[in-house]
Amino acid sequence: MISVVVKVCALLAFFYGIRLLRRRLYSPLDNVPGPQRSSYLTGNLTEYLDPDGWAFQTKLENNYGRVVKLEGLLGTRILYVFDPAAMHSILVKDQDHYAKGLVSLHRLLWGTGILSTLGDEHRKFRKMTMPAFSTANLRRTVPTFYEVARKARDGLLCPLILDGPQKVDLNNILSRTSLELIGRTGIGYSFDPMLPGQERADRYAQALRSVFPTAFKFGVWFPLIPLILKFPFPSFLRFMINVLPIPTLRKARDITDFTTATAQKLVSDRKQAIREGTLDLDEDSRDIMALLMNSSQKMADEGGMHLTDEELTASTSMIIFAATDTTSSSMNRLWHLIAQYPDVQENLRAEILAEPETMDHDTLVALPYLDAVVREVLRLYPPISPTASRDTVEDSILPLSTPIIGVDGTAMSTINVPKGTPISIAIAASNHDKQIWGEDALEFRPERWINGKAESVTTKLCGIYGNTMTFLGGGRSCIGFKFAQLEMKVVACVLLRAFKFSEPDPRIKWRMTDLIPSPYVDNQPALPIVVEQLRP
Ligand code: HEM
Repeated sequence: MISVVVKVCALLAFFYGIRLLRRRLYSPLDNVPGPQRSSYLTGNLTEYLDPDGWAFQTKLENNYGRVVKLEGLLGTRILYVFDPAAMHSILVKDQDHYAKGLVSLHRLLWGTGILSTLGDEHRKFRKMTMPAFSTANLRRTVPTFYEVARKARDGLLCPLILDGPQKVDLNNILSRTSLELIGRTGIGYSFDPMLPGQERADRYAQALRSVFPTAFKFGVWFPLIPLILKFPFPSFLRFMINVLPIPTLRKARDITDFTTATAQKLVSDRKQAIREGTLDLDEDSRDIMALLMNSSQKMADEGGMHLTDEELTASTSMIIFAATDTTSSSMNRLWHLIAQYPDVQENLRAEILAEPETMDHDTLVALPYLDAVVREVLRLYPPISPTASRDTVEDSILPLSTPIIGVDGTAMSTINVPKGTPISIAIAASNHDKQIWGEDALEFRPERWINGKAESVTTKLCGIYGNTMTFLGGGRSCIGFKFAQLEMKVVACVLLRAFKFSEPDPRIKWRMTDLIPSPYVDNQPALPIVVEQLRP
């Protein structure tokens, strides 16, 4: 009997192996043009993931069609996509065929929540989280945005320029401001007193910032994470991490233990305050965590689904994580550009000075030039850049808006995508596409946004924000996109009233580290810009 089982298993393994080999050797994707791989082992990944690989990105944007074939590990085919119809199919129409990438990584890092789930489970988290980002709630957030932005002005910037104009590292100030903004409005937690010389080395802030850089040290092992999660004895895995002599693995363990414990404490403190009657969720729900608790409680009261404490903890950490580096990157871009374009800076300041010093939400979002500048920054330099990833979960047919010419010289208006193909939604390439944005697509020109609509655009994309793909589109688009813009706008209004920004250091280099670009000087994060106080 045993020998029959062994034979059947051997036969199955043989056919599976042949199938795998065939898939490796022949694929319908081979007719899609793309760059030569630089090594069989890592394909194009070295150039693609290079933090300074801007030239390779430009080559992908310009030298092929709107779908490009790249090679990953051991000959895996990856599709790099910015064709409008293909993106619509992946993100909207056939979104269940294409699962969000890195979901298992998020599950391993944080637990079960909006970033780490798929299908109906994800829809539950999204439904629960959306009300926290409604316009009504954003309106209530504006005073906290102002409070933090003024602290950045008075506590961080003013003391540095008391003796006249100075070159200041704005990256430090803007990153601290972004974190404090999401800390206060997300979880009612202050990471930073924002006072001169008192940069508190908040352990929670440091842990949140180091999660992805640490995890990415294991990037090549990511494909194994789904298997690890299926392993039936988590305590054995834990034991292995404890005994294996791999310091980075232990560091990752300590970081996630700490972020989880801190988020758990924040949640349990809130619950205790509700029990003791010092917090009324209906009256005091001003931050995202309280709003999440509120919407979960309401759904539970109506007999529907609700979030467990673990899910609430994981969701809180995920939202803070999703908000922090993205907004910090876009704020840094905004200030780099403001310093590079004095005319834009003057026009913006004139618009802001014509309004009261403190504006409400509706006045802020209606300022046309400020809106145009923010849109143009987010179009030209999307913070999740260059791409967002998807995994093809069933054999699919990708429609194309514009046919591409295959390697064999024939025109292809659809592409057969085999199950298992990794897809890169090329956010930056789409935002730079000359067929959509015109010949000046690569220029920083806020004036292109008339009445919130880009003048040249005729092709309708599935992106949720101004025809750009910056926040993606469909059922997994960014839920914080209005929140992010509002933050940028409030900080711009407060700082441009008080200071003039000029002479950005010519050594500033943007690097794509851990998926999100940030400014560096001599390999250190920095954005040195001359800041001068304006007379009131
Ligand atoms: C300029 C700043 C931001 C950019 C460019 C950005 C961009 C994105 C993108 C591209 C995605 C989709 C990723 C994917 O599916 O692969 C996403 C998802 C998400 N973003 Fe943002 N984001 C920003 C700020 C924020 C903020 C401020 C918050 C919250 C306060 C936030 C919360 C989220 C969440 C929770 C998701 C997951 C949505 C889901 O899977 O259903 N983001 N973001």
